[in-house]
Amino acid sequence: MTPSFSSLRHRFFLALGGVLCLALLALVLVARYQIMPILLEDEEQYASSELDRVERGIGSELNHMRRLVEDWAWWDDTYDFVQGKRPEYVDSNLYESTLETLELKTMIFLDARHQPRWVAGYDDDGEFTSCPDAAPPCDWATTYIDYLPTRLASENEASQTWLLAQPMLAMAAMSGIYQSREESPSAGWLLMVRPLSTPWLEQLRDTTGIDLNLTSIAQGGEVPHESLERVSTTQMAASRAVEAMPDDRQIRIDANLPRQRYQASLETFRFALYWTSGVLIVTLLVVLWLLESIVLAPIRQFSRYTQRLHLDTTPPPMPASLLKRRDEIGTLAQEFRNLLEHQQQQSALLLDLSQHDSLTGLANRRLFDERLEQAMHKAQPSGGQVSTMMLDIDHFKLYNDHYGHLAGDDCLVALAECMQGHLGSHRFLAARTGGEEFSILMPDTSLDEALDHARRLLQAINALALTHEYSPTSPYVTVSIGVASRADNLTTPSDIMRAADQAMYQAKASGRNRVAAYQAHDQASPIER
Ligand SMILES: Nc1nc2c(ncn2[C@@H]2O[C@H](COP(=O)(O)OP(=O)(O)OP(=O)(O)O)[C@@H](O)[C@H]2O)c(=O)[nH]1
Repeated sequence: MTPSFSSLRHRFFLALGGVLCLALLALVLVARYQIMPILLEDEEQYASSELDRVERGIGSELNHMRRLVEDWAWWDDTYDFVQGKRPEYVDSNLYESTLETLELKTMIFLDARHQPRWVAGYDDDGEFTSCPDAAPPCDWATTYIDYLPTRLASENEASQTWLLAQPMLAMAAMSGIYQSREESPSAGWLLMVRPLSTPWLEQLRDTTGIDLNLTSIAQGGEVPHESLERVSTTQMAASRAVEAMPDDRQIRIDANLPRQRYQASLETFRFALYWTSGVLIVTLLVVLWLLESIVLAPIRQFSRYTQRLHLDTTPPPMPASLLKRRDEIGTLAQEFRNLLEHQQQQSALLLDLSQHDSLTGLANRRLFDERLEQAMHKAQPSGGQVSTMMLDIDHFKLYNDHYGHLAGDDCLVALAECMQGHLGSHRFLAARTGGEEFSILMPDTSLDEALDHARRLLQAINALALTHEYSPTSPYVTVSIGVASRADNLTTPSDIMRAADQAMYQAKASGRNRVAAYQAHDQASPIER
């Protein structure tokens, strides 16, 4: 029996299980080192594009500011005002509701020499002040005026915008003041500042749809230009620093972004992974099943059959399911069956040769002794009857000498056929137990019955009338027969055969061509012919 752990089924199961584990491990590694980085990179690009949208929203607001400041700066009244010609300009235009309507913190007019011509706006306490220069109560305006030389030096355009990180988060727009109808040199500069107020921020959140915040930070700090922190599986915090004035500060955009896109991709990927794993497992199970049903089960059946050959005395028939197959296993089964049949035939032939005399076809001594042993053994407990005959050809040497050995063989065959003809039908076993000596086993036969059979056999041999003109006994071939039966003093096979032998020699001694029976406590007694 093949140990289960080293059976083909077990080994295939282990091998395919190993392949499955390796495949699943490969899937996990691909997911971990190939797919996940792509998903995270995609998420970073998404965050960056969302910050771009916020920047574009701020840029759009700066463009509005640019148009507003140009609208005012390219107005002839403003042109005249900065040149000191229209004193009523202040009362007509620069009152509090104008700044309120335009959502401005301040409007600062400069002349061509960059000197303040007029300042209107809210101070740090939120009080509206309007002055011809940046002296108190409008000294709060110096902070904004101080930014201007830098902007004027770095930009050559007629108008420009920028973000302010100090003293408050704000948008600033500045334009040169020109005549509206004809080209003229700039008469001065107009600066407008609009705070990035809470309502404005709310509006930006609404238009972009992004939960964002703006803060002023010091430039060159530890905060990188752009960063992304994954706060939870559903939220991430993206931030980007954008340029602002003064130069040592920046405005940081903080956006709380949902991770839906990543979650959806992850879900899709997991779905594909589970399906791939499932298909892989099912495929391997199907392969195992096919292997089991097509190869392993028939091989196991074949193996069980060969094992039964050793156990059963009569070989069982080869399973028909194996013989019916048209594949290699079927061929193997058919060839094995043919080989087995051939081997059985050879064994039967060898057995026959080992148990029979090749000349006469009668049983040989070996088979005779075996059957005698069985018969004696069977008769032993019940005291059953067993008789034997020993038969020897009279003067056979003379026969051989005169007729030749081949004729002697023919004589032996003729006598064997005669014995078989007369005794074979009685379940008796006739054997050639010596050169010209024969023995007959007669189970369940008494001495009298045996003597009767011997007598009739003797007559039958005489009736053959095989010429033996050199025999001193008769002109024909004759035999002497000794008969013995199982008795109290004849209990073993050798006992009974020794007794039959003695009776046969008694028959010879008494003149040959006769039957003699072995008598206990007496020598064998001759029986008349
Ligand atoms: N042709 C032939 N002769 C055999 C065979 N086996 C034994 N013999 C011969 O049988 C003869 C037996 O002779 P003996 O034992 O001297 O006995 P006998 O001549 O038969 O004389 P008694 O037995 O005393 O009657 C021998 O000549 C053997 O050669 C055989 O297979 N074929």
